[in-house]
Order: sequence, then C-alpha cells, then structure tokens
Amino acid sequence: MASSISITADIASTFLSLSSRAGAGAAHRTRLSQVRATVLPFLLSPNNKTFQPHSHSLRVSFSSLSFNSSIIAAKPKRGLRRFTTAATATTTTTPQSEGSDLSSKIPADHRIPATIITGFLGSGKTTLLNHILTAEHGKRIAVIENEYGEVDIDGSLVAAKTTGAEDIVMLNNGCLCCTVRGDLVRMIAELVNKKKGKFDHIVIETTGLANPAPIIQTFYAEDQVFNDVKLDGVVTLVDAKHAGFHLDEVKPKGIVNEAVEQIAYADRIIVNKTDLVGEPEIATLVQRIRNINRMANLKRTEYGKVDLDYVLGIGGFDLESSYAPGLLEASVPLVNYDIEIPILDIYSNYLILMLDLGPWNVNASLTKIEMVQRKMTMIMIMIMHDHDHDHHHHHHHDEHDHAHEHHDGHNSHDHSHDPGVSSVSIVCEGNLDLEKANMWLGTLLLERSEDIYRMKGLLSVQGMNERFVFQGVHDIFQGSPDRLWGQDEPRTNKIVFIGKNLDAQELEKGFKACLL
Ligand SMILES: Nc1nc2c(ncn2[C@@H]2O[C@H](COP(=O)(O)OP(=O)(O)OP(=O)(O)O)[C@@H](O)[C@H]2O)c(=O)[nH]1
Repeated sequence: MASSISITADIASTFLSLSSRAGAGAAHRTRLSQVRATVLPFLLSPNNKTFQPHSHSLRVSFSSLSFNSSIIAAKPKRGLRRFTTAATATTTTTPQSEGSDLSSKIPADHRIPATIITGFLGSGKTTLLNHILTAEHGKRIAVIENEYGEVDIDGSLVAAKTTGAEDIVMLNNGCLCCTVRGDLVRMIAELVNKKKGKFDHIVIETTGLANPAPIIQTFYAEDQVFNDVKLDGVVTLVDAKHAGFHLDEVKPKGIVNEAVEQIAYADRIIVNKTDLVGEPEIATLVQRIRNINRMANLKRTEYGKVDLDYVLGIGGFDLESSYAPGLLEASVPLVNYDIEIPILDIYSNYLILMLDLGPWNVNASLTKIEMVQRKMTMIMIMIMHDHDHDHHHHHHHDEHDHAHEHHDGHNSHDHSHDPGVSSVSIVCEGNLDLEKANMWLGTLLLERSEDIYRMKGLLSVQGMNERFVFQGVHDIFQGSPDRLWGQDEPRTNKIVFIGKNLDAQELEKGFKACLL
C-alpha cells in the first residue's frame, strides 16, 4: 500500500498545484473550466510488483444507490451513468506465464477499426478509395463518403465493385466537421446496428476541407461510436503539385488552415501525383510536411497506389501500436475495493471517467482514481468543461467559400506565412522521476492542450519495470504500462508532439528536468 499512497500524493501534488494556480474555491470554477484541458498524470504506481496477469478483470454492477462521491461528472449532452465498481473476488488469476517479460498489459481491442481519409480538394482521396475497394485484401469494407456540395459526384466515381461485401454509404451536403458530425455518429451507429458482422473495416472519406480534429474527437466523445468502433488511423493525401500553395495560405486569425491540419493529424501521409512535378519540388514538399508532422509515415505515389496495409490496420491510436507491438492479456490484479465512482463508460478493460477539475474535490478524486487504476489496465480520462463548443472548430461556412476560391486560383498566396504547426521529438535515455514527470506533463496539458494536436510517447519511469506508453489528441489522453523492459534493452524515452507554436527547446528542457 505504500506505493499507492505515494502515487496518490504524486497525483495530488500535480492536481493541487494546477488547481492552486487557478485559485481555490467554487468561485474560480468557471475560470478553470474555461481552460479546455486534461490533466492526466500517469496514474501509476512506481512500484508495480503488484501487477499480475489475469484473464479478466472487472465486474461492474449497476447501482441506483445514491452516494457521496466527491467526483463530479459533468457532461451535459449525455446522460451520466453511475456505476458501482465492485471488483471484489472477481479475478481469475492465472499464473505468470513464461516469457511474460515481454507481455503487454494493454488489453486486446476487438472493436471495428475505422480509417479516416483526408486531404485537400483534388488530392486523390477518391482515387485512393477506389484503389482500396478494388484491391484484393479480403477485408469487407464499409465506406462513409462525405461530399461537400449539392451533387454527389464522388459517389458515382467510387468503384462499383460488387463483391457483395462492401457497403457504400453516402453522406452528403455538408462538411463532416461541421453540419454532419451528428450524421456521422448516426451513420456509424446504424452501420453497426444493422450490419455488424458483415464488414471488417470502415473507411471514411472526408470532404477536402474537413479539419480532422472534430472527426477524431467523435471517436472518443460519442458513446455510440466508441463502444463499437475504434479509430484506426488518419490517412492524409497530399497533392504534390498544389499542396505548397495551400500550406502557404494565410487564414484570418482564429481560422485553421485545413491543409496544415490534415497533415498534422495524420498517421500516414501519401504524397500523391508525383508524376506532375520534379524531384526537387517533391523533396521540398516532403521537408515541409516533415516539419509539420514527424510522427507519420510518408510515401510518395501516383494515383494513390500504395500497399493496402499501409492504409488499413494502422493502429495509429492504439497505445501498443507504435511502441509495443503485440497484444497480450490484460494484467492488473484486482484488489478488494468496493468503490463508487461516476464512470462514463466501460469498454473492455478501458475505464472512462469524467471528472470535474474543481479544486475542492481533488484529493478524494485522486484517491479513487488510484483505487480504480489498481484494477484496470488503462484509464482514459476526458475532462469536459462547462462550455460545450469545440475549440478546434472555429471555422464556418464562409471559409469553405474562401478556400474554394483559393483552390481555383493558386496565384495569390503569401509564401512567407509560417503556419506554426510543427513536430517536436525527444529521444533520451534515462529514468524519469515520477512526481516531476507528472507535474511536467500535467501542466503542459492543462496549459497547452488546445495547441497540442497529437502526442505519443514511451517513457521509462524510475522504479517501474514496464514501459509506460501514452498517446493523446488535444484533451484526450490515454496511458498505460505495456510490456516489461527487456534485460539488455536501453531504457530510452521517446516522445513526439505535434502542435501549434511548440518550442522544442523548452519542451526538451522541461522533459530533461524530470530525469533523475
Ligand atoms: N496526374 C495524376 N492525376 C491524379 C493522380 N491521382 C489522382 N489523380 C486525378 O486527380 C483528380 C482528382 O482526384 P480525386 O481522387 O477525385 O481527388 P479527391 O481528393 O477525391 O478530390 P475531392 O473529392 O474534390 O476532394 C482525378 O481526375 C484523378 O484521376 C496522380 O497521381 N497523378
């Protein structure tokens, strides 16, 4: 128990310091609430000798009993479910298997994968989609298409391949990130309800102007989607000939440049139409893309011809995919706690809690989170605040007109503009002081989550035998221990941030200050 107390203190200190900055007491709630942020310290015991494999981990019983939890769950748009998490005596502990040194603690995820294809107008999205649908891959694919405009053109252009397995579902008259986000949720829910078992993968082709952020967030924020479908990855097509112009486009203050955003959120980048330009132009473009997103894989193509496994089954949002290949059993022991906590959702071994960051409930919340953590392999926390509009969604329809104009005439761009979106990676051997790392990452997320589009990391924490992996998209953060460090494996930390106005030196300095 000593370790659990100490981790609680670690977390509490992070939360408390953050809270104290916002002032104490309910009067400050609004102010704090206006900060769209997540603070998710690692929630891990530095001494996790207690972790043991088991085959299943949690019994959840619904409870209508009232209780006095000081954790406040606040998500206005959705009915809150309160569960009693009674985990006593539900474990079926299996003996530590041989070779479990390399076992991952991240549970297998059997939800249907969904791939988002994005890219500027004319970059080759439909061409890629046709390639996917006509290739032999044995996957049954459901397609959700989104065309901005009155006429459904892409629908008729999509290969009419009828091996019987694919569903072509049209989503029209609106940009996915604006008017039809609700439709996307309904469409996915309908697909799942009516056709579950009939397809293996969903591909969503967005309009050329969609900003991927709200679409990505839909996969986490909407129950109907999250329970059955997991985001597999974002594939961004880049038009080798025209992309430079779009990247240079200066937008009015507060309005995003979709071309930049689409690259920033990508797991896979396809520089398409390479037949139309020379090698020096491509090299310059690739360099620009790399400056924005160093995390994504990049390929150059003509007519979207890529291997299918480059675009499907990416696992771009899986914790284990980038740093811990191989899915193995969940392996966190159950302990005898009967706790009551508002739980937003439970999926497999994922527990989603909704917390209010009010300073008054910090200690109690943290204690309970820590207790829950001891039973679960992974905790994902989304902290939603009072205002419910989407920060990453500043634009409105005028912008579409604006961007269309630019698309038609490429000449009037200001090439000096720096969109300010970049990647920063930190690779560094050594062990982190948990308390300091908690503080650093927590503060960063609280202050900068709006600017941090994506991040991924693999950390070596002092006293922890497992590697700690995490990934985040703005204020959604997932983290978990995965496999044990190998005996001769260097304990190297790796973090990649993609975001706006990132200061590489400051980030690196902050990180290095957490090393022992
Ligand atoms: N030369 C050349 N043309 C290409 C290539 N890939 C696609 N095209 C053509 O470019 C045009 C636009 O391609 P689409 O696949 O429709 O592009 P899109 O991104 O779906 O376009 P929107 O739906 O308008 O956003 C089509 O005429 C394609 O045939 C390529 O690699 N080289």
